[in-house]
Order: sequence, then structure tokens, then C-alpha cells
Amino acid sequence: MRIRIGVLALQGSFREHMFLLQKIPGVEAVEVRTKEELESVAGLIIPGGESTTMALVAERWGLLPELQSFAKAGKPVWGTCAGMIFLAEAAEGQKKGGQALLGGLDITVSRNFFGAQINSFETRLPAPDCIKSYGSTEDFRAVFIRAPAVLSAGPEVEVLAEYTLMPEEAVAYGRDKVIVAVRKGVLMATAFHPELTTDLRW
Ligand SMILES: NC(=O)CC[C@H](N)C(=O)O
Repeated sequence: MRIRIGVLALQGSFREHMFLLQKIPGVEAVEVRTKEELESVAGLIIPGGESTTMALVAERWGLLPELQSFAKAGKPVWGTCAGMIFLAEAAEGQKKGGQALLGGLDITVSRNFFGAQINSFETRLPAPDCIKSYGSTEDFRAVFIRAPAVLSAGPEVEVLAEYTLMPEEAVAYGRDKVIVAVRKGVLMATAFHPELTTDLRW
């Protein structure tokens, strides 16, 4: 039996997630745009993109409450980048008037922590145990595109990856590192984009 995994396909890098999901044996990848499509999947990926736009489209299409109940029902959700912001309980650096968040993950994120598009970068980070269990124990490539970072996380949130700041950043932010991947139960969020690498472990 194949497991149906949905990718929220309102905006952003959903095609890249679909492409990689289709390479995983036993997975049926489904683009999710409607309530019916959402109800048909066992788990959901919220891709990177622009979290304010994604929230607006979800609101206009009446999908926001459906997405909220999906996460509340204990179904697995993984948010990458904008998806991480969407899953957060609180976000700093929001547009005027705020933006709708799905919530569910007890984290506060800074929306554009790593700066503008031009400050996007790639690095290698140590693989957490849950990723190592899917094959190799090698570091993973972490692609940050106008990426958020987690400023604080609740006590039940498991930290999966952290990024060490440059000395001048450390001074500016008064901290040595920031959290870039978290998990709480079946909710997971990564500030980077594993769908842009060929590493299927995430
Ligand atoms: N690559 C991304 O998903 C960028 C997210 C962006 N920082 C936002 O606020 O939505």
C-alpha cells in the first residue's frame, strides 16, 4: 500500500517537493489545493515561498481553517522555510497588519532572519539522529533562501539543527547560534530547503 503525502500547492516551491516525493518508494505525492485533496492525504508538506502570500491565498480559498484542523488532528505536517513560518505560533518581522499563521508549533520565528534574497546561502550541517536513520550519517546540505530562524522554542520542542552565527552576527544578535530545524510530535519545520538538494533523508 502506498501512503498519500500532500504538498500544499498554493504558492512557492511545491513542484520541487513533488518531484522528490515521487522518487520515494511507497509514497504517492498529491498536490493539495482543496479541502477534498487535503482530506485525502495522510501527511502534508508546506513548501517554501512567501508566507504572507501563501496565508492570503489559503484564506481566500477557505483553506485556512481546514489546514488548522489538519494540524490539530495530529496529522503529520512538515513546513520548509515559509512553511516553517506558517506553522509557528508567533512570527516577528511580519508585514503591517500581521499575517495569518496556522500555528501548532510552539516556536517564535524571525521571518527574514538571514536577510534579503541576496543574502541567501548554502552550508553543511550535522544530520540529526532522525535523519541519520534514513541511510547515511553524513552532514546535509542546507540551502537558506531569505530564510527564517527560530528565536525561541517551547520546552517540548525538539531541536534538530542549529546554525552557528558569524562573530559579527553573534554580537549583533547577542547569541552564538539560532535554531533552524525543530520537531514536536508529528510536526516538523526546517528553515532550509531539503527539496533543493538530492538528499532524500529529510
Ligand atoms: N524561501 C522562503 O520560503 C522565504 C520565506 C520568507 N522569509 C517569508 O517570509 O515568507
